[in-house]
Amino acid sequence: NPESQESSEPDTPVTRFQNYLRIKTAHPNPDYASAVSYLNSQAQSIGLQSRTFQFTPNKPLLLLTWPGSDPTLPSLLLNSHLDSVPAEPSKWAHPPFAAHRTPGGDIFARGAQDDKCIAIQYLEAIRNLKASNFNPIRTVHVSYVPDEEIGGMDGAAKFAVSEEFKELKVGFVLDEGQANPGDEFRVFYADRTPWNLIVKAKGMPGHGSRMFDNSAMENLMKSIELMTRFRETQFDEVKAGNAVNSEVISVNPVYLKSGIVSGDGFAMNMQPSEAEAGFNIRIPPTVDPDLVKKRIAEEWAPEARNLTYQLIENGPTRDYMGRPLMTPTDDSNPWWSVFKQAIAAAGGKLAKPEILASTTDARFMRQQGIPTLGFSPMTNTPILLHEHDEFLKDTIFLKGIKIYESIISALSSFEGGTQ
Ligand code: MET
Ligand SMILES: [Zn+2]
Ligand SMILES: [Zn+2]
Repeated sequence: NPESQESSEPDTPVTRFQNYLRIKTAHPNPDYASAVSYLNSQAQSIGLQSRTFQFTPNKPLLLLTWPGSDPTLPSLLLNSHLDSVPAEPSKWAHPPFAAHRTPGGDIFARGAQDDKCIAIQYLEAIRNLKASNFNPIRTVHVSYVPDEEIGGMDGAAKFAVSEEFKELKVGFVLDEGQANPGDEFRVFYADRTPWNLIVKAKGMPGHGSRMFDNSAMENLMKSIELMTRFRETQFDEVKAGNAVNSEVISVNPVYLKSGIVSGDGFAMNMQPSEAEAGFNIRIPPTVDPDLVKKRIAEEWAPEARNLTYQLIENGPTRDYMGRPLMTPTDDSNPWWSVFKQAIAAAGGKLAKPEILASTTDARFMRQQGIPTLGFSPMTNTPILLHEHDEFLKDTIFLKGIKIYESIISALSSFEGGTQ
């Protein structure tokens, strides 16, 4: 009956994308079980092998496999993360977990760009290649990993060092990238390493009216002043056009904590004996991380000013040979030229390879010495990851599937130079 036909939702690449977007995988309580179960149902309809790992309890990692005809060749891994950052629904034009599509084709959802688009595009590209009777020579793996947005330590970090991973003999990885408002596809050969720095100050407490040296607040504010000055030197390089954002060290304060709580507020006539500040630091691979550590110890949080600090390094800055985590984008990397040609073959233009300003799970793969590129095929799209009103246009999403068809068929069928 035509009426029920109209009311039942069609099953298309776009509606499958919308259904995936509707699964609430935002922190702090990502519904990994539903996401994995949905992706598994898709894998089944395509005819992919499936395994679920629990490197950490209740944090599943889904691995789908399309076996190639020559399993002795290194395989191709397509990675995306299952989780998303939180969203504040009241600040969105459309609810962040409804995946509403406007008449113009914009699909609004948390995760539309970061990075649920590529999760479904990988599958749709493989579905189309299978339907056209394409057979890969190299094995193609697709991984869906938990916890990327909170550092990846219970997800990709454990996966990358596992026996299970070793057995995959991964030769090349594609992971998420970023949108481009212009019409070229961006590609990333490195990430910045994320550090969290917590600086704690102690000092003499005292009456709010007194002037004295070495209060906790004064000691902390001196650090903030020095870090702010350093931040300016870095930002000035960007403003002067000598570097882009991702090529300098960013140091941004993210919280301040002090004061003596009294009732609903603070005791305004007391100078506290403790004060604390948190900083998000991102280090480009071109910088020696030890120099930053020295600066922290000697300048930003020296004991002499009654300061202590805790530096949390979220992952590696170097591979096992001590080299910075950068994937070559030249002839020394045989995968690079195949990737580049595949984009061109699909009618796409590739931008100059960049360092990513933020951070992805790619760093764990690069640490293993595996060439890894960050790539999300979104051209003519504003950069909205982690922002309100994150969206992706349906036509851009569909074009991305074609791009991946070209990439996956090219990378899985070239035989040279990677033994
Ligand atoms: N992707 C997230 C970011 O760049 C988490 C990276 S690990 C702290 O902020
Ligand atoms: Zn992401
Ligand atoms: Zn993100």
